[in-house]
Amino acid sequence: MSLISFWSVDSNKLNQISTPILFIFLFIFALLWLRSKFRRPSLPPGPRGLPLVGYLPFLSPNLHHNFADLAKVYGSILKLHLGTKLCIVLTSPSSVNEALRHQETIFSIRDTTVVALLSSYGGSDIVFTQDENNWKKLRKIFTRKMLSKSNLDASYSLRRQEVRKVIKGVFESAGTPIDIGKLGFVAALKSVMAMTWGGSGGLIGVDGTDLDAKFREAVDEMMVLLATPNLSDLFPVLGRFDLQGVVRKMKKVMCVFDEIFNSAIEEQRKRGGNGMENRGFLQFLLEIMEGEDSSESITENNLKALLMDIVIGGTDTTSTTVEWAISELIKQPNTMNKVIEELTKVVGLNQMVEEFHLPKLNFLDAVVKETLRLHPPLPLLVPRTSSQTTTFGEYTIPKGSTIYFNIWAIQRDPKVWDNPLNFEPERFLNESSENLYDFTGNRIEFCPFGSGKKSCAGIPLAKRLLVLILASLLHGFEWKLPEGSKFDMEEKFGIVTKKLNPLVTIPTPRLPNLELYNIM
Ligand code: HEM
Repeated sequence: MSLISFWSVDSNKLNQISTPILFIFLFIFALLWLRSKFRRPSLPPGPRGLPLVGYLPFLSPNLHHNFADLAKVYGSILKLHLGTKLCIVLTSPSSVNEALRHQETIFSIRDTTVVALLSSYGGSDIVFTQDENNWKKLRKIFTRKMLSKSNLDASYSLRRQEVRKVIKGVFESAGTPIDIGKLGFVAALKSVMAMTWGGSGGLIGVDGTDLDAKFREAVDEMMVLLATPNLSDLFPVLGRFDLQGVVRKMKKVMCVFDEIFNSAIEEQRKRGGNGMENRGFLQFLLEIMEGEDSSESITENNLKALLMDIVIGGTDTTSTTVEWAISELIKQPNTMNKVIEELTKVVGLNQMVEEFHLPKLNFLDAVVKETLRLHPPLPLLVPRTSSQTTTFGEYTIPKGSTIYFNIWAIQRDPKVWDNPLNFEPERFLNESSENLYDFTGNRIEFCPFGSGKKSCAGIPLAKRLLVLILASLLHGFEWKLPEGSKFDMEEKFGIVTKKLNPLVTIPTPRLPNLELYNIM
Protein backbone atom coordinates (compact mmCIF):
# COMPACT_ATOMS: atom_id res chain seq x y z
CA MET A 1 0.00 0.00 0.00
CA SER A 2 1.36 3.31 -1.05
CA LEU A 3 1.70 6.07 1.41
CA ILE A 4 -1.07 8.06 -0.29
CA SER A 5 -3.63 5.22 -0.18
CA PHE A 6 -2.73 4.54 3.48
CA TRP A 7 -3.40 8.15 4.29
CA SER A 8 -6.72 8.31 2.40
CA VAL A 9 -8.05 5.10 4.10
CA ASP A 10 -6.93 6.22 7.53
CA SER A 11 -8.10 9.79 7.14
CA ASN A 12 -11.61 8.47 6.42
CA LYS A 13 -11.48 6.46 9.65
CA LEU A 14 -10.05 9.44 11.39
CA ASN A 15 -12.91 11.63 10.20
CA GLN A 16 -15.41 9.14 11.58
CA ILE A 17 -13.80 9.28 15.04
CA SER A 18 -12.81 12.94 15.17
CA THR A 19 -16.17 14.52 14.24
CA PRO A 20 -17.98 13.43 17.45
CA ILE A 21 -14.89 14.29 19.53
CA LEU A 22 -14.81 17.73 17.96
CA PHE A 23 -18.50 18.21 18.80
CA ILE A 24 -17.92 17.13 22.41
CA PHE A 25 -15.03 19.59 22.68
CA LEU A 26 -17.06 22.39 21.17
CA PHE A 27 -19.95 21.60 23.49
CA ILE A 28 -17.74 21.66 26.62
CA PHE A 29 -16.06 24.84 25.43
CA ALA A 30 -19.45 26.52 24.87
CA LEU A 31 -20.60 25.42 28.34
CA LEU A 32 -17.47 26.82 29.97
CA TRP A 33 -17.79 30.06 28.04
CA LEU A 34 -21.44 30.47 29.02
CA ARG A 35 -20.63 29.69 32.65
CA SER A 36 -17.85 32.23 32.79
CA LYS A 37 -20.06 34.81 31.08
CA PHE A 38 -23.10 34.42 33.32
CA ARG A 39 -21.58 33.25 36.60
CA ARG A 40 -21.77 35.86 39.39
CA PRO A 41 -18.35 36.66 40.78
CA SER A 42 -17.91 35.29 44.28
CA LEU A 43 -18.08 37.24 47.52
CA PRO A 44 -14.81 38.77 48.70
CA PRO A 45 -12.70 36.61 50.99
CA GLY A 46 -12.85 37.09 54.74
CA PRO A 47 -12.49 35.43 58.12
CA ARG A 48 -14.83 32.69 59.18
CA GLY A 49 -17.04 33.46 62.12
CA LEU A 50 -19.31 31.44 64.38
CA PRO A 51 -22.87 30.47 63.48
CA LEU A 52 -25.40 33.23 64.23
CA VAL A 53 -22.95 35.80 65.61
CA GLY A 54 -20.40 35.67 62.79
CA TYR A 55 -17.12 37.45 63.53
CA LEU A 56 -18.63 39.48 66.39
CA PRO A 57 -16.90 37.65 69.29
CA PHE A 58 -13.48 38.18 67.68
CA LEU A 59 -13.71 41.93 67.16
CA SER A 60 -11.40 44.13 69.20
CA PRO A 61 -12.61 47.51 70.53
CA ASN A 62 -10.53 49.45 67.99
CA LEU A 63 -12.49 48.36 64.93
CA HIS A 64 -10.24 50.24 62.48
CA HIS A 65 -7.12 48.43 63.78
CA ASN A 66 -8.91 45.11 63.61
CA PHE A 67 -10.05 45.73 60.03
CA ALA A 68 -6.53 46.82 59.00
CA ASP A 69 -5.07 43.56 60.38
CA LEU A 70 -7.69 41.52 58.53
CA ALA A 71 -6.89 43.37 55.28
CA LYS A 72 -3.27 42.19 55.57
CA VAL A 73 -4.55 38.60 55.44
CA TYR A 74 -7.59 38.82 53.15
CA GLY A 75 -6.80 41.78 50.93
CA SER A 76 -8.19 45.25 50.39
CA ILE A 77 -11.76 44.07 49.70
CA LEU A 78 -12.89 41.71 52.42
CA LYS A 79 -16.13 40.51 53.93
CA LEU A 80 -17.20 39.52 57.39
CA HIS A 81 -20.48 38.70 59.08
CA LEU A 82 -21.44 40.69 62.17
CA GLY A 83 -24.62 39.21 63.57
CA THR A 84 -27.04 39.08 60.64
CA LYS A 85 -25.19 41.82 58.75
CA LEU A 86 -22.86 41.18 55.83
CA CYS A 87 -20.07 43.77 56.09
CA ILE A 88 -17.58 44.70 53.39
CA VAL A 89 -14.39 46.49 54.36
CA LEU A 90 -12.50 48.52 51.74
CA THR A 91 -8.85 49.28 52.48
CA SER A 92 -7.25 50.58 49.28
CA PRO A 93 -7.49 53.92 47.48
CA SER A 94 -8.78 52.16 44.36
CA SER A 95 -11.59 50.25 46.08
CA VAL A 96 -12.72 53.31 48.10
CA ASN A 97 -12.56 55.40 44.94
CA GLU A 98 -14.70 52.83 43.13
CA ALA A 99 -17.40 53.01 45.83
CA LEU A 100 -17.38 56.74 46.61
CA ARG A 101 -16.87 58.03 43.10
CA HIS A 102 -17.40 55.55 40.25
CA GLN A 103 -20.37 53.73 41.83
CA GLU A 104 -21.48 56.53 44.14
CA THR A 105 -25.20 56.23 43.33
CA ILE A 106 -25.17 52.60 44.54
CA PHE A 107 -23.31 53.49 47.74
CA SER A 108 -24.81 56.87 48.56
CA ILE A 109 -27.12 55.79 51.41
CA ARG A 110 -25.71 55.68 54.94
CA ASP A 111 -26.03 52.59 57.09
CA THR A 112 -28.56 53.64 59.72
CA THR A 113 -28.50 52.47 63.31
CA VAL A 114 -31.58 52.52 65.51
CA VAL A 115 -30.32 55.41 67.67
CA ALA A 116 -28.99 57.38 64.67
CA LEU A 117 -32.49 57.26 63.23
CA LEU A 118 -33.94 58.59 66.48
CA SER A 119 -31.32 61.35 66.75
CA SER A 120 -32.06 62.52 63.21
CA TYR A 121 -35.84 62.75 63.67
CA GLY A 122 -36.40 59.57 61.67
CA GLY A 123 -33.78 60.36 59.00
CA SER A 124 -35.01 63.93 58.41
CA ASP A 125 -31.44 65.27 58.22
CA ILE A 126 -28.69 65.33 55.60
CA VAL A 127 -26.69 62.40 56.90
CA PHE A 128 -29.39 59.74 57.14
CA THR A 129 -32.12 60.77 54.74
CA GLN A 130 -32.88 57.98 52.27
CA ASP A 131 -34.51 60.28 49.73
CA GLU A 132 -32.12 61.67 47.12
CA ASN A 133 -34.25 64.77 46.38
CA ASN A 134 -34.64 65.56 50.03
CA TRP A 135 -30.86 65.19 50.51
CA LYS A 136 -30.17 67.55 47.59
CA LYS A 137 -32.50 70.20 49.03
CA LEU A 138 -31.13 69.95 52.58
CA ARG A 139 -27.49 69.91 51.44
CA LYS A 140 -28.10 73.01 49.33
CA ILE A 141 -29.65 74.87 52.27
CA PHE A 142 -26.80 73.76 54.54
CA THR A 143 -23.84 74.55 52.31
CA ARG A 144 -25.06 77.43 50.15
CA LYS A 145 -27.08 79.30 52.77
CA MET A 146 -26.25 78.43 56.36
CA LEU A 147 -22.52 77.92 55.79
CA SER A 148 -22.13 80.36 52.89
CA LYS A 149 -19.04 82.55 52.98
CA SER A 150 -21.05 85.68 53.72
CA ASN A 151 -22.93 84.00 56.55
CA LEU A 152 -19.73 82.61 58.05
CA ASP A 153 -18.06 86.02 57.77
CA ALA A 154 -21.05 87.64 59.48
CA SER A 155 -21.07 85.14 62.34
CA TYR A 156 -17.34 85.49 63.08
CA SER A 157 -17.95 87.83 66.03
CA LEU A 158 -20.00 85.07 67.71
CA ARG A 159 -17.27 82.44 67.29
CA ARG A 160 -14.62 84.91 68.35
CA GLN A 161 -16.48 85.81 71.54
CA GLU A 162 -16.91 82.16 72.59
CA VAL A 163 -13.27 81.30 71.87
CA ARG A 164 -12.16 84.40 73.80
CA LYS A 165 -14.27 83.33 76.79
CA VAL A 166 -12.49 79.97 76.75
CA ILE A 167 -9.07 81.66 76.56
CA LYS A 168 -10.02 83.90 79.50
CA GLY A 169 -11.08 80.79 81.45
CA VAL A 170 -7.75 79.07 80.72
CA PHE A 171 -5.87 82.23 81.78
CA GLU A 172 -7.73 82.23 85.07
CA SER A 173 -6.76 78.57 85.65
CA ALA A 174 -3.14 79.04 84.51
CA GLY A 175 -0.76 76.69 86.31
CA THR A 176 -3.37 73.99 86.90
CA PRO A 177 -3.90 70.86 84.75
CA ILE A 178 -6.52 71.16 82.00
CA ASP A 179 -8.19 68.42 79.94
CA ILE A 180 -7.64 69.69 76.39
CA GLY A 181 -10.34 67.50 74.79
CA LYS A 182 -13.00 68.80 77.19
CA LEU A 183 -11.80 72.38 76.76
CA GLY A 184 -11.92 72.06 72.96
CA PHE A 185 -15.40 70.53 73.18
CA VAL A 186 -16.75 73.44 75.23
CA ALA A 187 -15.13 75.93 72.81
CA ALA A 188 -16.59 74.17 69.74
CA LEU A 189 -20.04 73.54 71.22
CA LYS A 190 -20.47 77.06 72.61
CA SER A 191 -19.37 78.56 69.28
CA VAL A 192 -21.79 76.34 67.37
CA MET A 193 -24.59 77.17 69.81
CA ALA A 194 -23.93 80.90 69.52
CA MET A 195 -24.10 80.61 65.73
CA THR A 196 -27.32 78.57 66.01
CA TRP A 197 -29.28 80.92 68.26
CA GLY A 198 -27.72 84.01 66.65
CA GLY A 199 -26.77 87.24 68.32
CA SER A 200 -29.52 86.89 70.90
CA GLY A 201 -27.32 85.74 73.76
CA GLY A 202 -27.80 82.41 75.51
CA LEU A 203 -31.01 80.41 75.66
CA ILE A 204 -33.22 80.97 78.66
CA GLY A 205 -36.32 78.82 79.27
CA VAL A 206 -39.72 80.23 80.23
CA ASP A 207 -39.07 79.39 83.88
CA GLY A 208 -35.66 81.08 83.76
CA THR A 209 -33.65 77.83 83.48
CA ASP A 210 -30.32 78.02 81.69
CA LEU A 211 -31.18 76.02 78.54
CA ASP A 212 -27.62 76.36 77.23
CA ALA A 213 -26.35 74.24 80.12
CA LYS A 214 -29.17 71.72 79.63
CA PHE A 215 -28.36 71.55 75.92
CA ARG A 216 -24.67 70.86 76.63
CA GLU A 217 -25.58 68.01 78.99
CA ALA A 218 -27.94 66.51 76.40
CA VAL A 219 -25.25 66.67 73.68
CA ASP A 220 -22.78 64.90 76.01
CA GLU A 221 -25.28 62.14 76.69
CA MET A 222 -26.21 61.77 73.04
CA MET A 223 -22.55 61.31 72.02
CA VAL A 224 -22.27 58.42 74.49
CA LEU A 225 -25.46 56.76 73.23
CA LEU A 226 -24.48 57.15 69.56
CA ALA A 227 -21.19 55.40 70.33
CA THR A 228 -22.75 52.48 72.23
CA PRO A 229 -22.74 49.27 70.13
CA ASN A 230 -26.35 48.14 70.04
CA LEU A 231 -27.39 44.49 69.66
CA SER A 232 -30.63 45.60 67.98
CA ASP A 233 -28.60 46.82 64.99
CA LEU A 234 -26.85 43.49 64.51
CA PHE A 235 -29.91 41.34 65.27
CA PRO A 236 -32.96 43.34 64.14
CA VAL A 237 -35.30 40.62 65.52
CA LEU A 238 -34.17 41.64 69.00
CA GLY A 239 -35.00 45.29 68.27
CA ARG A 240 -38.33 45.37 70.07
CA PHE A 241 -36.77 44.11 73.33
CA ASP A 242 -34.19 46.95 73.46
CA LEU A 243 -32.05 44.69 75.65
CA GLN A 244 -29.47 47.38 76.51
CA GLY A 245 -32.05 50.12 77.05
CA VAL A 246 -30.25 52.33 74.50
CA VAL A 247 -33.44 53.27 72.67
CA ARG A 248 -35.24 54.13 75.90
CA LYS A 249 -32.37 56.43 76.94
CA MET A 250 -32.13 58.01 73.50
CA LYS A 251 -35.86 58.76 73.48
CA LYS A 252 -35.42 60.53 76.82
CA VAL A 253 -32.53 62.64 75.48
CA MET A 254 -34.55 63.48 72.38
CA CYS A 255 -37.36 64.78 74.60
CA VAL A 256 -34.85 67.21 76.14
CA PHE A 257 -33.67 68.36 72.69
CA ASP A 258 -37.25 68.73 71.53
CA GLU A 259 -38.16 70.83 74.55
CA ILE A 260 -35.14 73.10 73.94
CA PHE A 261 -35.75 73.40 70.19
CA ASN A 262 -39.46 74.16 70.71
CA SER A 263 -38.62 76.80 73.26
CA ALA A 264 -35.97 78.33 70.99
CA ILE A 265 -38.33 78.32 67.99
CA GLU A 266 -41.09 80.00 69.99
CA GLU A 267 -38.69 82.62 71.32
CA GLN A 268 -37.20 83.25 67.86
CA ARG A 269 -40.67 83.63 66.31
CA LYS A 270 -41.56 86.27 68.90
CA ARG A 271 -38.33 88.14 68.31
CA GLY A 272 -38.18 87.78 64.52
CA GLY A 273 -34.99 88.25 62.55
CA ASN A 274 -35.41 91.80 61.41
CA GLY A 275 -32.66 94.12 62.39
CA MET A 276 -30.61 91.34 64.01
CA GLU A 277 -26.97 91.72 63.23
CA ASN A 278 -26.40 87.97 63.48
CA ARG A 279 -29.43 86.02 62.39
CA GLY A 280 -28.25 82.59 63.46
CA PHE A 281 -28.92 79.23 61.79
CA LEU A 282 -32.29 78.89 63.53
CA GLN A 283 -33.63 82.17 62.12
CA PHE A 284 -32.34 81.17 58.65
CA LEU A 285 -34.16 77.86 58.79
CA LEU A 286 -37.37 79.40 60.14
CA GLU A 287 -37.39 81.84 57.23
CA ILE A 288 -36.97 78.94 54.79
CA MET A 289 -39.64 76.84 56.53
CA GLU A 290 -42.15 79.66 56.61
CA GLY A 291 -41.16 81.16 53.25
CA GLU A 292 -43.16 80.90 50.04
CA ASP A 293 -40.60 79.13 47.87
CA SER A 294 -42.02 75.60 47.67
CA SER A 295 -38.83 74.22 46.05
CA GLU A 296 -37.08 74.90 49.36
CA SER A 297 -39.84 74.01 51.77
CA ILE A 298 -38.72 72.05 54.82
CA THR A 299 -40.65 70.53 57.71
CA GLU A 300 -40.14 71.35 61.37
CA ASN A 301 -38.46 67.93 61.75
CA ASN A 302 -36.04 68.83 58.93
CA LEU A 303 -35.24 72.07 60.74
CA LYS A 304 -34.51 70.36 64.07
CA ALA A 305 -32.55 67.55 62.38
CA LEU A 306 -30.36 70.06 60.51
CA LEU A 307 -29.53 71.82 63.78
CA MET A 308 -28.64 68.40 65.18
CA ASP A 309 -26.28 67.75 62.23
CA ILE A 310 -24.38 70.92 63.04
CA VAL A 311 -24.14 70.12 66.73
CA ILE A 312 -23.19 66.46 66.33
CA GLY A 313 -21.11 66.82 63.16
CA GLY A 314 -19.27 69.92 64.25
CA THR A 315 -18.28 69.58 67.89
CA ASP A 316 -16.58 66.30 68.80
CA THR A 317 -14.78 66.11 65.44
CA THR A 318 -13.33 69.59 66.01
CA SER A 319 -12.31 69.14 69.67
CA THR A 320 -10.78 65.71 69.04
CA THR A 321 -8.61 67.11 66.26
CA VAL A 322 -7.44 69.95 68.54
CA GLU A 323 -6.50 67.38 71.21
CA TRP A 324 -4.55 65.15 68.79
CA ALA A 325 -2.76 68.14 67.25
CA ILE A 326 -1.57 69.47 70.61
CA SER A 327 -0.56 65.94 71.67
CA GLU A 328 1.58 65.49 68.54
CA LEU A 329 3.15 68.93 69.05
CA ILE A 330 3.97 68.24 72.71
CA LYS A 331 5.61 64.99 71.57
CA GLN A 332 7.74 66.90 69.05
CA PRO A 333 9.08 70.15 70.54
CA ASN A 334 10.87 71.08 67.29
CA THR A 335 7.62 71.08 65.37
CA MET A 336 5.89 72.96 68.21
CA ASN A 337 8.63 75.63 67.97
CA LYS A 338 7.96 76.05 64.25
CA VAL A 339 4.25 76.60 64.96
CA ILE A 340 5.03 79.16 67.68
CA GLU A 341 7.52 80.96 65.43
CA GLU A 342 4.91 81.24 62.70
CA LEU A 343 2.23 82.50 65.12
CA THR A 344 4.63 85.06 66.55
CA LYS A 345 5.53 86.26 63.08
CA VAL A 346 2.02 86.38 61.62
CA VAL A 347 -0.06 87.39 64.68
CA GLY A 348 2.59 89.10 66.84
CA LEU A 349 2.81 89.15 70.62
CA ASN A 350 0.53 92.16 71.03
CA GLN A 351 -2.75 90.62 69.99
CA MET A 352 -4.82 87.43 70.04
CA VAL A 353 -5.42 85.36 66.91
CA GLU A 354 -8.13 86.66 64.58
CA GLU A 355 -9.80 84.75 61.74
CA PHE A 356 -8.08 86.93 59.12
CA HIS A 357 -4.71 85.59 60.32
CA LEU A 358 -5.66 81.98 59.52
CA PRO A 359 -4.97 81.92 55.75
CA LYS A 360 -1.42 83.11 56.47
CA LEU A 361 -0.66 80.29 58.92
CA ASN A 362 0.66 77.83 56.35
CA PHE A 363 2.66 75.67 58.74
CA LEU A 364 -0.27 75.37 61.13
CA ASP A 365 -2.46 74.36 58.18
CA ALA A 366 0.04 71.57 57.43
CA VAL A 367 -0.05 70.54 61.12
CA VAL A 368 -3.84 70.23 60.93
CA LYS A 369 -3.61 68.14 57.74
CA GLU A 370 -0.94 65.88 59.24
CA THR A 371 -3.07 65.46 62.38
CA LEU A 372 -6.09 64.49 60.28
CA ARG A 373 -3.92 62.08 58.26
CA LEU A 374 -2.74 60.17 61.32
CA HIS A 375 -5.86 60.65 63.44
CA PRO A 376 -8.97 61.01 61.26
CA PRO A 377 -11.86 61.49 63.73
CA LEU A 378 -14.00 59.13 61.61
CA PRO A 379 -11.47 56.41 60.66
CA LEU A 380 -14.08 54.33 58.79
CA LEU A 381 -15.97 57.42 57.51
CA VAL A 382 -19.73 57.04 58.05
CA PRO A 383 -20.55 53.48 56.85
CA ARG A 384 -22.81 53.17 53.80
CA THR A 385 -25.10 50.47 52.52
CA SER A 386 -25.27 49.10 48.96
CA SER A 387 -28.64 49.88 47.38
CA GLN A 388 -28.25 47.11 44.77
CA THR A 389 -26.04 44.11 44.06
CA THR A 390 -22.93 45.13 42.18
CA THR A 391 -19.45 43.92 41.30
CA PHE A 392 -16.07 45.19 42.38
CA GLY A 393 -13.49 43.71 40.03
CA GLU A 394 -13.68 39.97 40.63
CA TYR A 395 -16.05 40.24 43.60
CA THR A 396 -19.75 40.60 44.09
CA ILE A 397 -21.14 43.04 46.69
CA PRO A 398 -24.71 42.04 47.55
CA LYS A 399 -27.52 44.55 48.00
CA GLY A 400 -27.91 45.64 51.63
CA SER A 401 -24.26 45.05 52.64
CA THR A 402 -22.75 47.48 55.13
CA ILE A 403 -19.66 49.14 53.66
CA TYR A 404 -16.78 50.38 55.81
CA PHE A 405 -14.04 52.61 54.35
CA ASN A 406 -10.83 52.17 56.32
CA ILE A 407 -9.25 55.52 55.50
CA TRP A 408 -7.26 55.33 58.75
CA ALA A 409 -5.30 52.41 57.24
CA ILE A 410 -5.00 54.10 53.83
CA GLN A 411 -3.68 57.30 55.39
CA ARG A 412 -0.96 55.24 57.13
CA ASP A 413 -0.15 52.98 54.19
CA PRO A 414 3.62 52.79 53.45
CA LYS A 415 2.77 52.20 49.77
CA VAL A 416 1.25 55.69 49.70
CA TRP A 417 3.19 57.71 52.31
CA ASP A 418 6.90 57.95 53.17
CA ASN A 419 7.55 57.28 56.88
CA PRO A 420 3.80 56.95 57.34
CA LEU A 421 3.83 56.74 61.13
CA ASN A 422 5.96 59.86 61.64
CA PHE A 423 4.29 63.21 62.32
CA GLU A 424 5.81 65.32 59.53
CA PRO A 425 3.66 68.34 58.60
CA GLU A 426 6.35 69.34 56.10
CA ARG A 427 5.09 66.62 53.75
CA PHE A 428 2.07 68.87 53.03
CA LEU A 429 4.24 71.88 52.32
CA ASN A 430 6.27 70.69 49.40
CA GLU A 431 5.02 72.46 46.37
CA SER A 432 3.57 69.58 44.45
CA SER A 433 1.62 68.02 47.31
CA GLU A 434 0.37 71.29 48.78
CA ASN A 435 -2.06 71.64 45.91
CA LEU A 436 -2.57 67.94 45.62
CA TYR A 437 -4.02 67.23 49.06
CA ASP A 438 -6.92 69.38 50.17
CA PHE A 439 -9.98 68.68 52.32
CA THR A 440 -12.29 67.82 49.42
CA GLY A 441 -11.04 64.22 49.18
CA ASN A 442 -10.14 64.63 45.52
CA ARG A 443 -7.36 62.12 46.25
CA ILE A 444 -8.51 59.17 48.34
CA GLU A 445 -5.03 58.80 49.85
CA PHE A 446 -6.01 61.75 52.09
CA CYS A 447 -9.71 62.04 52.76
CA PRO A 448 -10.51 62.68 56.45
CA PHE A 449 -13.69 64.48 55.35
CA GLY A 450 -14.75 61.70 52.98
CA SER A 451 -14.99 62.01 49.23
CA GLY A 452 -17.56 62.38 46.48
CA LYS A 453 -20.92 64.10 46.65
CA LYS A 454 -21.61 62.99 50.23
CA SER A 455 -18.34 64.22 51.68
CA CYS A 456 -18.48 66.44 54.78
CA ALA A 457 -20.89 69.34 54.35
CA GLY A 458 -19.29 71.28 57.21
CA ILE A 459 -15.77 71.80 55.79
CA PRO A 460 -16.03 75.63 55.50
CA LEU A 461 -16.95 75.93 59.19
CA ALA A 462 -14.55 73.18 60.33
CA LYS A 463 -11.64 74.97 58.63
CA ARG A 464 -12.39 78.24 60.43
CA LEU A 465 -13.46 77.01 63.86
CA LEU A 466 -10.93 74.21 64.33
CA VAL A 467 -7.96 76.35 63.33
CA LEU A 468 -9.19 79.37 65.33
CA ILE A 469 -9.44 77.29 68.53
CA LEU A 470 -6.10 75.54 67.94
CA ALA A 471 -4.22 78.71 67.00
CA SER A 472 -5.69 80.66 69.94
CA LEU A 473 -4.65 77.97 72.46
CA LEU A 474 -1.12 77.71 71.03
CA HIS A 475 -0.59 81.44 70.65
CA GLY A 476 -1.94 82.29 74.09
CA PHE A 477 -0.22 79.60 76.17
CA GLU A 478 2.75 77.34 76.51
CA TRP A 479 1.54 73.81 77.32
CA LYS A 480 3.50 71.43 79.57
CA LEU A 481 2.69 67.96 80.83
CA PRO A 482 2.28 67.69 84.61
CA GLU A 483 5.39 66.20 86.20
CA GLY A 484 5.42 62.39 86.17
CA SER A 485 2.21 62.16 84.11
CA LYS A 486 1.64 59.30 81.68
CA PHE A 487 1.60 60.36 78.03
CA ASP A 488 0.70 58.10 75.14
CA MET A 489 -1.04 58.16 71.78
CA GLU A 490 -3.43 55.23 72.35
CA GLU A 491 -6.76 55.48 70.51
CA LYS A 492 -10.32 54.75 71.55
CA PHE A 493 -12.74 53.97 68.71
CA GLY A 494 -16.19 55.55 69.06
CA ILE A 495 -18.59 57.88 67.29
CA VAL A 496 -15.33 59.79 66.81
CA THR A 497 -11.95 58.24 67.60
CA LYS A 498 -10.42 60.01 70.58
CA LYS A 499 -7.37 59.61 72.77
CA LEU A 500 -7.84 56.68 75.13
CA ASN A 501 -6.11 58.65 77.88
CA PRO A 502 -7.15 62.29 77.64
CA LEU A 503 -4.41 64.86 77.20
CA VAL A 504 -4.06 66.81 80.43
CA THR A 505 -1.61 69.74 80.33
CA ILE A 506 -0.68 72.82 82.29
CA PRO A 507 -0.94 76.23 80.56
CA THR A 508 1.38 79.18 81.14
CA PRO A 509 0.43 82.50 79.50
CA ARG A 510 2.80 83.35 76.64
CA LEU A 511 1.82 86.91 75.80
CA PRO A 512 3.54 89.67 77.79
CA ASN A 513 0.49 91.93 77.91
CA LEU A 514 -1.85 90.11 80.32
CA GLU A 515 -4.68 92.53 79.53
CA LEU A 516 -5.09 90.73 76.19
CA TYR A 517 -6.49 87.69 77.98
CA ASN A 518 -9.48 89.69 79.22
CA ILE A 519 -10.43 91.38 75.95
CA MET A 520 -13.60 89.88 74.51
C1 HEM B 1 -12.57 68.05 61.88
C2 HEM B 1 -13.82 68.25 61.56
C3 HEM B 1 -14.69 67.30 60.75
C4 HEM B 1 -14.39 66.08 60.19
C5 HEM B 1 -13.07 65.33 60.22
C6 HEM B 1 -15.58 65.63 59.51
C7 HEM B 1 -15.69 64.44 58.81
C8 HEM B 1 -16.81 64.01 58.13
C9 HEM B 1 -16.90 62.77 57.40
C10 HEM B 1 -15.79 61.74 57.28
C11 HEM B 1 -18.15 62.69 56.88
C12 HEM B 1 -18.71 61.54 56.05
C13 HEM B 1 -18.26 61.68 54.63
C14 HEM B 1 -18.61 60.51 53.73
O1 HEM B 1 -19.52 59.74 54.04
O2 HEM B 1 -17.95 60.39 52.67
C15 HEM B 1 -18.86 63.89 57.26
C16 HEM B 1 -20.15 64.19 56.87
C17 HEM B 1 -20.83 65.29 57.32
N1 HEM B 1 -20.34 66.28 58.14
FE1 HEM B 1 -18.44 66.48 58.83
N2 HEM B 1 -16.57 66.56 59.67
C18 HEM B 1 -16.07 67.60 60.42
C19 HEM B 1 -16.74 68.75 60.78
C20 HEM B 1 -18.04 69.02 60.49
C21 HEM B 1 -18.74 70.23 60.85
C22 HEM B 1 -18.10 71.43 61.55
C23 HEM B 1 -20.02 70.09 60.42
C24 HEM B 1 -21.19 71.03 60.55
C25 HEM B 1 -21.14 72.30 60.61
C26 HEM B 1 -20.13 68.80 59.75
C27 HEM B 1 -21.28 68.32 59.16
C28 HEM B 1 -21.34 67.18 58.37
C29 HEM B 1 -22.54 66.76 57.64
C30 HEM B 1 -23.89 67.48 57.62
C31 HEM B 1 -22.21 65.58 56.97
C32 HEM B 1 -23.11 64.76 56.05
C33 HEM B 1 -22.91 65.22 54.58
C34 HEM B 1 -23.82 64.52 53.57
O3 HEM B 1 -24.27 63.41 53.82
O4 HEM B 1 -24.08 65.11 52.51
N3 HEM B 1 -18.90 68.19 59.81
N4 HEM B 1 -18.03 64.68 58.02
